Amino acid sequence: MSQLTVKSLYEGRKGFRHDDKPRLGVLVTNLGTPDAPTTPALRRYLAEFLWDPRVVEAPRWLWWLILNGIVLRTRPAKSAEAYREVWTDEGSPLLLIGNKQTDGILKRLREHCDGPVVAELAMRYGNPSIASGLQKLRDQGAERIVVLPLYPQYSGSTTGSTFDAVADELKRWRWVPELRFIGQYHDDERYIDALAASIQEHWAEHGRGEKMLFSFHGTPRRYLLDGDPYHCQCQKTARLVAEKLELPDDAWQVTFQSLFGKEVWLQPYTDETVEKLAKSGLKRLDVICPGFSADCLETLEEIEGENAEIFEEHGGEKLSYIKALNDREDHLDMLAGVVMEHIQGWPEAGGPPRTLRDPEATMARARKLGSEV
Ligand SMILES: C=CC1=C(C)c2cc3[nH]c(cc4nc(cc5[nH]c(cc1n2)c(C)c5CCC(=O)O)C(CCC(=O)O)=C4C)c(C)c3C=C
Ligand SMILES: [Fe+2]
Ligand SMILES: [Fe+2]
Repeated sequence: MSQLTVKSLYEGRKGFRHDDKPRLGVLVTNLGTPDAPTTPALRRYLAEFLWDPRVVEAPRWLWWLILNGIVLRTRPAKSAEAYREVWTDEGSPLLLIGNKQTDGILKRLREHCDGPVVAELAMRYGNPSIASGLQKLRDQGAERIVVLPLYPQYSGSTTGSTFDAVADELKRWRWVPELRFIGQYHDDERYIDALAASIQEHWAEHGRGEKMLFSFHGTPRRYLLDGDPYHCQCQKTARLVAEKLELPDDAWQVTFQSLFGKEVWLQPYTDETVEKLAKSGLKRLDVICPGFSADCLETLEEIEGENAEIFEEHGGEKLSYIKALNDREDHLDMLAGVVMEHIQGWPEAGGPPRTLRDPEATMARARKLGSEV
């Protein structure tokens, strides 16, 4: 077929570009945020978020009645008020930080990858949506896509739900891209090092508290009993950081925040622990939230705002909140590193696949296993 015929045949064709080298696309995702700190925007956002069966695991008909009859009538106004406390002139902190994180990850990948790389930020709920992020990657020619949910600890309610949204979009595509999905990085040494470094820098600037709380977002306890690894991964992150900083056992504790509804959630609860510690005579308390890769409502309003007030109301002097890793260099280096490791074997990673990097060692291992390689 002549070039001319092929060209006219392709006119109006949707989807991947064929005029360039294939590209690696990175979809950086986080939970999401409302479009504005107003009651109608919160109603829209919460209606999408709380209708996700991964978030609220309850019989659909019953939850539909509760959600529409009670929650969406009362919660949006209350949440909007809380969001107004953290909203900036440029918008929601989670979204602003997410954009900086995506730019930083892309910059690093462009330095390290062979071949073109593109990246988009997407939110599981609200905007920019996961569907639009994937479409933007496709329109820029990404034939291989790696999804990086910015949740260090895996939970079905967050990471699992992100996978659902990716699959919901891709099942409508004719040509499904090659895909890698990053499930967690809760015990990655570089993540632990970045957390430890951020704590040490905080101490150098603000002084050291008598105790450190590692406060993670909660989930219903039922999810743990049904096999969700989230609770164990939170414990491991905190233990590794405590070990790195050589914190004595009585100088740190794991707690869970941001309860929702009437069910029992993962315990101990952050607010109750903060109150108890203040009442016990503790004066200076440090709190870090390692499960939040970016500062947001749940850290700024709930920990730095509400919990600091609880601490001071009950006799404490200072609750010192240690910021999320946000766009710290070591955080972005670590996230780009995690992506690089997940794309081993893809052309953009450069070099042969990891198992073939040292063919002799591979052969030796195979011989030891008695294989006939
Ligand atoms: C209803 C149940 C909820 C589960 C389960 C849940 C799990 C969960 N969430 C995060 C991270 C974030 N949650 C944020 C806000 C938020 N979370 C819930 C409810 C559940 N979360 C609600 C209703 C809200 C909205 C605010 C409110 O009305 O209180 C945020 C902040 C977003 C922002 O815009 O700043 C984050 C981040 C994790 C990690 C998690 C489970 C492990
Ligand atoms: Fe949440
Ligand atoms: Fe909250």
